[in-house]
Amino acid sequence: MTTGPVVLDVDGLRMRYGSSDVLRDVTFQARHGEVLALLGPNGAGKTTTIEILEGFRMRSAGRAEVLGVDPARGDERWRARLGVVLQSWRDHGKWRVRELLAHLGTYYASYATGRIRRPWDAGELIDAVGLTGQADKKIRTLSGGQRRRLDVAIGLVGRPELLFLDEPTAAFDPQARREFHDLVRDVVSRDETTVLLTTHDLDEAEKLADRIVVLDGGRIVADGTAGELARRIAGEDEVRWTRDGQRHTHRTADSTRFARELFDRHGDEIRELEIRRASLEQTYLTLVHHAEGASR
Ligand SMILES: Nc1ncnc2c1ncn2[C@@H]1O[C@H](COP(=O)(O)OP(=O)(O)OP(=O)(O)O)[C@@H](O)[C@H]1O
Repeated sequence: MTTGPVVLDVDGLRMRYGSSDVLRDVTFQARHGEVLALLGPNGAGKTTTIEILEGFRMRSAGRAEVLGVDPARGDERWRARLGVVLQSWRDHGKWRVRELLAHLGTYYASYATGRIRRPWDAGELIDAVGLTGQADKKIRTLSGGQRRRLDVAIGLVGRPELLFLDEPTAAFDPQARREFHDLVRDVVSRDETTVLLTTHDLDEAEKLADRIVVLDGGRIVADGTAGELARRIAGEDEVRWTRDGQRHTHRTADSTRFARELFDRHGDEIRELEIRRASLEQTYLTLVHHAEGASR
């Protein structure tokens, strides 16, 4: 668990469009270096939340602090500490990859600090996001996946302390998705960047996020690690093993301890040990289903 300072602090956030509340009493925190995933069905309020925290939308009520600043009052210096990867934009087709990143980087130079060298050198950044072969290509000639890597590079060029990723891998093929996950993990571990991402991909949330916040109908219905959420709903893991040619199955809330005791007692006689945790998908569907039932 991350114990660094709080980077994102949201308390009682509310957003109202006309007479309908699309965010109600949303409260969560993220700490320095933490990757937080916002999960939820269509219309749950993920993009609205992220846009409020980026300073692009005014909230109706509640408190929000992003890197110690109210996003409604964030200035240029504050903005330079954030990285934003939007759901894809298609301008700049005539620019070459290296040119665009070098150009955008100049904006951040005056916000460098003793600790954070800004901007990220265009060549190094291009290598880091896996676009070395496309560095001198025009942006309009990039494939969809390469274009998305460029979007990520644009979000990273100022070496952000906090990175917002809104559905970063929508439309990625499995290989591009895997590479993107490696990239995010690299950036997070190298620069201790805090990340808030929205996704519909449960597998992605489980792989990337230290913590998952599930939004449904504008409310938080769960907040915890993938394991905690699964245990809260499913309660118990399933342990399976074979001994003397016989299959055994046991349900327990502490499968690690159970497995240790099993080996202490029977040693090498234990074969084909399997521990099945409730999948995040099952947990998620249960959570969202419960929340929908409750609001009816
Ligand atoms: N400008 C707006 N005016 C009125 N209602 C809006 C506006 N923007 C969003 N909404 C409504 O707010 C709710 C939350 O939308 P939001 O885009 O935050 O959801 P989301 O969780 O990001 O959904 P998705 O997964 O489909 O991207 C939806 O019911 C949407 O229709």
